[in-house]
Amino acid sequence: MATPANSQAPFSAVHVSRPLVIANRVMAAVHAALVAAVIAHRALRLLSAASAAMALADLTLLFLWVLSQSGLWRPVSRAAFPERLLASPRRSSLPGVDVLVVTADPDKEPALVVMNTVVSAMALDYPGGRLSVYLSDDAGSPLTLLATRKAYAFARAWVPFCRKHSVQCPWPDRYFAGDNVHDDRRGEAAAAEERRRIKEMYETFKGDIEEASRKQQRSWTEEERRDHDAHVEIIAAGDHEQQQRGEEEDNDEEATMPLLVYVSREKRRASPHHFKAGALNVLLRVSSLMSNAAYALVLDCDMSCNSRASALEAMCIHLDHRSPPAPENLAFVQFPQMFHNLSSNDIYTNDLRYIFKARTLQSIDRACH
Ligand SMILES: O=c1ccn([C@@H]2O[C@H](COP(=O)(O)OP(=O)(O)O[C@H]3O[C@H](CO)[C@@H](O)[C@H](O)[C@H]3O)[C@@H](O)[C@H]2O)c(=O)[nH]1
Ligand SMILES: [Mn+2]
Repeated sequence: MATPANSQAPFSAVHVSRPLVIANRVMAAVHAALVAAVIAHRALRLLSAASAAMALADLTLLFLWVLSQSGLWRPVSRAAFPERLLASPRRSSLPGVDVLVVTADPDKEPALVVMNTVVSAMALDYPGGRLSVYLSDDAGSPLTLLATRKAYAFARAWVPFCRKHSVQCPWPDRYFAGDNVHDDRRGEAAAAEERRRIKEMYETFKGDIEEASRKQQRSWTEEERRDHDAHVEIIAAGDHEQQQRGEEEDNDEEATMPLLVYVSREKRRASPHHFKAGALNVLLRVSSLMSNAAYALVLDCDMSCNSRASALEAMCIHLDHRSPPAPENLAFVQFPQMFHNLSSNDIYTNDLRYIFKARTLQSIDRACH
């Protein structure tokens, strides 16, 4: 039962650190004064070509420095409180979420990677009846369809396991690699036994997909990839309908599996298909006829969810009754991507050490799921 105190409490909070604001702005002022001195020095010597080149270089650095101040001028930290949302009356009217996953090429995008993304989205901490996952396969590959069916079978064990043990990282490959300290529950004997069993299922699932990939390489042609009919399949459709009925009867959200739909749009050599945008258009059309959720989460095929809390945390911000986000307070943010499969010898700092380790971008840390 929601207590009055709980239903009053905001679902999210924004904190501005005053000392950090002052320190950053003093630093910015000192830096700006020094840069102004350098620019003035260059301006006085602009007569020689060499100094003009140096002035241009300094102006470029100045521009980059000004851009870098955007995250430092008013550093904020955000917190979301899903437990408050779940304890409030809004729990019963959570909006639906449609996860749209796009894949295009089973050679460059291995089926196992794509299925990890699909399964991780299905295991998000969100009521199963209000979460749907749609996979667009632009290649129309039988391998991806087969892998999707197998992914659903694995998810039938994986999703309840994540719910029961409050797993934080729902991305199976990463979870079983054991590099997520929050999910290290090896101390609990019963959980460890179950974990071992699910890991075995994952290994079987992985083996099946790898074997199917090897066979597929012999039978699948480039022509079929570019020219094929449409195919839409609700994976385990009967299963889902049965669950929906059960849900209406006992409202047992915990036991409900998310909907999983495979979509391969029609492709013809002569017609432009508009790549990812075209695929998303078709997914929006198909999903609007099925779950028609108010929110859509778009994932490239290799963008697995690494936090089960992300969907509910996002809802905390969207549904906050104290500060409902007015359209002018919402923004589209292109957040730097975080990679998990880089070589430790990478010399190009593709793991973006400067952004994620040296200077933590506090103001948009919530975007980093
Ligand atoms: O005809 C196509 C081509 C691509 N895709 C999918 O679109 C996604 C992105 O394409 P990709 O070639 O992987 O682009 P990247 O350069 O790796 O990704 C970056 O650049 C993309 C194109 O701007 C953005 O969509 C991504 O969000 C961004 O991560 C992938 O899942 C593809 O499978 C399709 O579904 N159909
Ligand atoms: Mn990509």
